[in-house]
Amino acid sequence: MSSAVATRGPVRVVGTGLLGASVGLGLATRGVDVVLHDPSRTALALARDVGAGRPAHPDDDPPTLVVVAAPPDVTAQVVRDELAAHPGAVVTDVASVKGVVLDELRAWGADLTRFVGSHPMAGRERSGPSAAVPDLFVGRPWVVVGSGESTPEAVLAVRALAVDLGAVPVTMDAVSHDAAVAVVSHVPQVAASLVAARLRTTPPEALGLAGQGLRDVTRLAASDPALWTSILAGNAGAVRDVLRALRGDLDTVIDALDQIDAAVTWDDIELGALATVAQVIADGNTGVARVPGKHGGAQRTYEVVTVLVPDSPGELARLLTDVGHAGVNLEDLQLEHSAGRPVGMAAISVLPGRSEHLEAELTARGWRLVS
Ligand SMILES: NC(=O)C1=CN([C@@H]2O[C@H](COP(=O)(O)OP(=O)(O)OC[C@H]3O[C@@H](n4cnc5c(N)ncnc54)[C@H](O)[C@@H]3O)[C@@H](O)[C@H]2O)C=CC1
Ligand SMILES: O=C(O)C(=O)Cc1ccc(O)cc1
Repeated sequence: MSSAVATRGPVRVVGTGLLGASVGLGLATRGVDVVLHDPSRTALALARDVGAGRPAHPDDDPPTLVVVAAPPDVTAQVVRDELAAHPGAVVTDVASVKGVVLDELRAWGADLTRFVGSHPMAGRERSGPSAAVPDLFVGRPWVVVGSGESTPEAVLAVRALAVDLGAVPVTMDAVSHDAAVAVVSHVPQVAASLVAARLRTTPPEALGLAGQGLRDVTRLAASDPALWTSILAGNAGAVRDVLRALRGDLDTVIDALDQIDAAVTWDDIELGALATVAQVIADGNTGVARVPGKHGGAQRTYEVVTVLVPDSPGELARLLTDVGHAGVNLEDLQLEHSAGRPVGMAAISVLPGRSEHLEAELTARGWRLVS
């Protein structure tokens, strides 16, 4: 099986949480020998148990590649120690921030010829090895950040790692990377956390009205506070710049709403206030249309068929079987539970032109559709 991949073992994974164990699992699944290390004995044993590799042993062959998957605030230290301990190995890290790691290594005089930073743009809200999945990186961008002194062989080894795990390598420098992730990953995390934090004191009856919109906007709010503090601290300047711009936008909306709120009738509303609000929503339309599809391609527009699903065992499976019988490919599926009601809603995305046929087939098989 290992002949299908370019990466040659042993690969040493240091930090066997979500990312490290997913890298290990992905490589081990493809037949690569993976050696694991983590200062937490629980994380190490769990990573071994999920099939991410085997614990390091003093008699092991030296690693060809070391993947550091520790929290950002210790990454530079760990990379420095791994470069020193394994003089024949290429060392990469997967931290979500790249500039601070490189700056620290440079300040310490580490051997940057064998170091190539990287950042797989894939993750989950859950941490730890038990959340690891071998296909976490499939179809996702994997940013490869040379140190400026990295040898071409070292860069190639890290690009090969990304490709072997099903990811798409993207070359960037550290500054551009940090500016990019500030806007596409780090500020969305802060925004999700801030919106979700408003819910701490929201009465249960109000929360009961929540729909998919709130879930979509707050999904990231379940992330690990310690990890994200380390990420945000490691990219503080770039994140602050985007947040400042966002604060300006927020002030614009607040001012417009202030004017609207102060008006007694619609005719009293100050000229331009409604247009300002409309522009905010329209600008959002423009922005969201620019987000590429899940696997990096152009965003596709799907038609959505929404079906009521009784909240009892086997009903969802029966629905999916019926979709299959209708001969329609399911492009995406979202489930929504209605609070306190024995019914859920399944929003089935299909290619344009297929929804009418699917609706007819599902209705004929007794399903209730939501129009
Ligand atoms: N969680 C995510 O969605 C993503 C995270 N990353 C990056 O991956 C790295 C790891 O994150 P996760 O796996 O999510 O965190 P995690 O909390 O699941 O795992 C981190 C692991 O590092 C270990 N560790 C702590 N100090 C260490 C040290 N000094 N030496 C070696 N290991 C040490 C911990 O014991 C733990 O097992 C972080 O740098 C993060 O920025 C990158 C892409 C996505
Ligand atoms: O779940 C998502 O949408 C993510 O964006 C996950 C993620 C979290 C941290 C990263 O550094 C990269 C990706």
